[in-house]
Amino acid sequence: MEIPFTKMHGLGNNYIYIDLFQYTLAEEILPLLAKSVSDIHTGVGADGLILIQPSERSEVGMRIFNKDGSEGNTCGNGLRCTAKYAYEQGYTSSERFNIETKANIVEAEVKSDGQVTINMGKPLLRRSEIPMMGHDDPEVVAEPFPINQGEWKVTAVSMGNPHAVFFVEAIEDAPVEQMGPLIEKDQRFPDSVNVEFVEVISPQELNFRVWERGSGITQACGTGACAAAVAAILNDHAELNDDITVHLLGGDLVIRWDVNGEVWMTGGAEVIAAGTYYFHQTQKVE
Ligand SMILES: N[C@H](CCC[C@H](N)C(=O)O)C(=O)O
Repeated sequence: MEIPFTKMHGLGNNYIYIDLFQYTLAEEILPLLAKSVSDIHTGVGADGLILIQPSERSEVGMRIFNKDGSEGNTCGNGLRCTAKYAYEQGYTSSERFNIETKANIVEAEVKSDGQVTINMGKPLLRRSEIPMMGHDDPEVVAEPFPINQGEWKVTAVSMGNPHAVFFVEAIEDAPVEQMGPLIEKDQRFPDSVNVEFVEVISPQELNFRVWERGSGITQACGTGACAAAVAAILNDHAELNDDITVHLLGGDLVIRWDVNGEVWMTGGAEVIAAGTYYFHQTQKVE
């Protein structure tokens, strides 16, 4: 199969985008296609696959598949790239429009300076909405999380996808590679989980690292940065309705959890390349 694609990134979190306004893909090949095209050795190389597609409920739809072929519900960096691409392709009537994901419908604004703002909607904070096992408080804020003999405290936030946020003294000491995969697959998270480590610099500034569900360490995670800002406010490290700059490996995002309870994310979105992917369904994938 010869599949036209565009490779884009948001703060280094890069995906292979396929435009289903122009092309058709069979549903059953998507997980294997995601693994295949993401492979750095035998594919194009990316953190996963994103489909930009028509939607009945908004002007544009987006689906995201992680590097391991698992389908995510939403993707913050992916939403900014999808918004910019759809606007530039003329799929939308103005620079402000809605994007439907598996999780929800969000509002996008492509700004004249090239930045993109997404209203990510309200975070889900009830244990059952994360989802996370346990019978304690209905929400998970600084809850003891024993793992690997360490005494950790977790704050769990869903942005339509699950996040486990841990605060650390110094981001350079965050055990991302050691703890990330353990927590990702911990049985307390029945749908698995994205894992974030956050150092509070000030109420307006966070340092951030992530182990993503289905993709491992990435340069950035937009929904994760939103979850980190929400967790910082829930733990009294930051304020509602304040711009919080989150420093990720790939750059900065500005997050605001406003007085209406909605989370706004602003950041970049860049095209890296465009081309044709020669997909062989029997391709060896690591
Ligand atoms: N790994 C995530 C999807 C990608 C999210 C991330 N890349 C972002 O920018 O939000 C999940 O399975 O929920």
